[in-house]
Amino acid sequence: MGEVAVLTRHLYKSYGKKKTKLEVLKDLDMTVTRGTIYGLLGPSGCGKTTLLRCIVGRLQVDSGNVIVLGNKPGTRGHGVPGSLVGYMPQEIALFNKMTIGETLSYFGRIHRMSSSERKSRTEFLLQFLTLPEASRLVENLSGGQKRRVSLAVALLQEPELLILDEPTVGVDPTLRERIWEHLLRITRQLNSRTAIIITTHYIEEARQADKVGLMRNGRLLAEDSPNTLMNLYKEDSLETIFLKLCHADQNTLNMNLKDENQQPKKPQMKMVNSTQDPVMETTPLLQQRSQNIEDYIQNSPEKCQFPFGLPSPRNIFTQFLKNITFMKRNIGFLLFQFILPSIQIILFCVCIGNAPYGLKMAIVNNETQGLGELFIRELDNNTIEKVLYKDMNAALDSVRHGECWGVIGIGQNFTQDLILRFTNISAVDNKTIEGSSVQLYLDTTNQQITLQLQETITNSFQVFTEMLLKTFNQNPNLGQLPIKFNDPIYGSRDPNFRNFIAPGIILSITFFMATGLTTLSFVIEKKEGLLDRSLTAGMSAFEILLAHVFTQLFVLIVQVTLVMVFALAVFENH
Ligand SMILES: Nc1ncnc2c1ncn2[C@@H]1O[C@H](COP(=O)(O)OP(=O)(O)OP(=O)(O)O)[C@@H](O)[C@H]1O
Repeated sequence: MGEVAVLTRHLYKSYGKKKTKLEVLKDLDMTVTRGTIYGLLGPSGCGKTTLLRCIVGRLQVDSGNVIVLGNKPGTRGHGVPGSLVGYMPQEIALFNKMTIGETLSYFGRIHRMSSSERKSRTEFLLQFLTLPEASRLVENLSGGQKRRVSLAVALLQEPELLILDEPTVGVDPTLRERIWEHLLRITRQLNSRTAIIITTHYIEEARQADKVGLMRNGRLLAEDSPNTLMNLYKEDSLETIFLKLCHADQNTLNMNLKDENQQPKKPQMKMVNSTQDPVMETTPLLQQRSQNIEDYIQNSPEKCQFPFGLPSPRNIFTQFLKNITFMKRNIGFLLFQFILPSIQIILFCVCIGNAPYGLKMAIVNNETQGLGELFIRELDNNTIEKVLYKDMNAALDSVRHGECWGVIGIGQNFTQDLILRFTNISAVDNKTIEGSSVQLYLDTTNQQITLQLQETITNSFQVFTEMLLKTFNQNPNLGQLPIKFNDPIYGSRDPNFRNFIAPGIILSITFFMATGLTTLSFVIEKKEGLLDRSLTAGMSAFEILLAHVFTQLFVLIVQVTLVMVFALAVFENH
């Protein structure tokens, strides 16, 4: 037997936990040799893709061993996932907004291929897979063409292990034959070390493989060369053999189920190969099983460029270029990204940032004549819209019904008490103080409006007292509070809500947009299988994240500049 490329032993993999746990791979043993094609056959849902994802290191196994190209997948510096493996997933998993050339270039860069290598491989693959010109956008290709581009990505760096999940679906028979010819050529080359694992629904297609693994319910029922299996089962079709094995497997399971009711027992259907009698399906498994798994670990990982797992600038740059290409091709979306924060800041300045005005206040003046009237006239007409009421109860009801923000009440003896308060301090009692005060009843549910009303009414009263003192030939400044507000150290004498809140609004709009867009991009890439493909090619999640940070930084600079122009120049926030 040749050198082992992929070896799995007692492999278990399940999805979910507890009640929803689904065991997909059960005690699976598989051996793929270098320089051969391995056809992995089985019905839909039997676990082929799960097995392939375990092999490329994209899924952690529950238990058991996987050795790929001499080491465990995911070992630092091993190259699996990475350039040693070319993986074509079942879904298209391509960037729709990139051209064929850009797609191959993107993956070529991740695989550290020089620009001339990338160019010559692209030319070869375009011709070999009869693809249209490199400048064609992936989104404008037919389904079959997209699958071929996906295959080209897997073949790009001529990897030592090629994993193709249903590469011939939707491909015409002529091209299917050429793909097989190419795969055979790769493995038949002198001293070829390339191993190919291919899954297909066309069972007879797999006759060309050097070895086939027939899989059912997460286990391999048989693993051998197609000819040997056909001789062994005396059948001339792999499909018939597979059906036979499925029936036998089902019978064994049914028998075990019956036995289980009497005494618990593990399923006994065992894998067969040419060394075994197909009728005696309970014969021992392949001899390699007994060999120590550590014997298969031959590759000491290559020296890493970044031994502590530091992100590679090259990968970040490659991902950054991809993001920029994506933005370039979605110019409408890009403009929307640039403009949206500016639109939001304009709306904020126009609708929210201004000081409240036109606030309805119920006014109840119980004086027929006097200073109360004068005070009401002094109230700022811009901020306060006066609604006159005769009765205090009706005024209070208007606030309760949400028609007014509050009530300003002037008592019957307001003028008399106020004059006494200013002119004969020693004669002032609490009743006089109460009578000379303007009564306020506010709806304080909106803090901003409450503060605004309090400030407006206090200022109006200040102006009113100054005027009163002037009338009595007194120094108007006597009416001021004995607190002097000097020039502020920071800010202005008249601070406003808009200036205070604007920086927070700008930051939160741009920050949330950047976070939202990065998340959206991750979700889309994950959903379309692109993230998985980039990770299998050797990119790390951290590198992808960093590239998004840099891309968003560029977007942020434009967004913040535009927002600043509107906030500072147009609306004069400081
Ligand atoms: N992420 C997942 N979470 C939960 N269940 C999953 C997940 N991925 C696959 N499965 C389930 O595991 C089982 C095996 O799926 P898998 O994709 O490996 O099958 P397959 O043999 O490749 O099928 P097909 O030939 O149709 O692609 C299926 O029942 C599937 O529903």
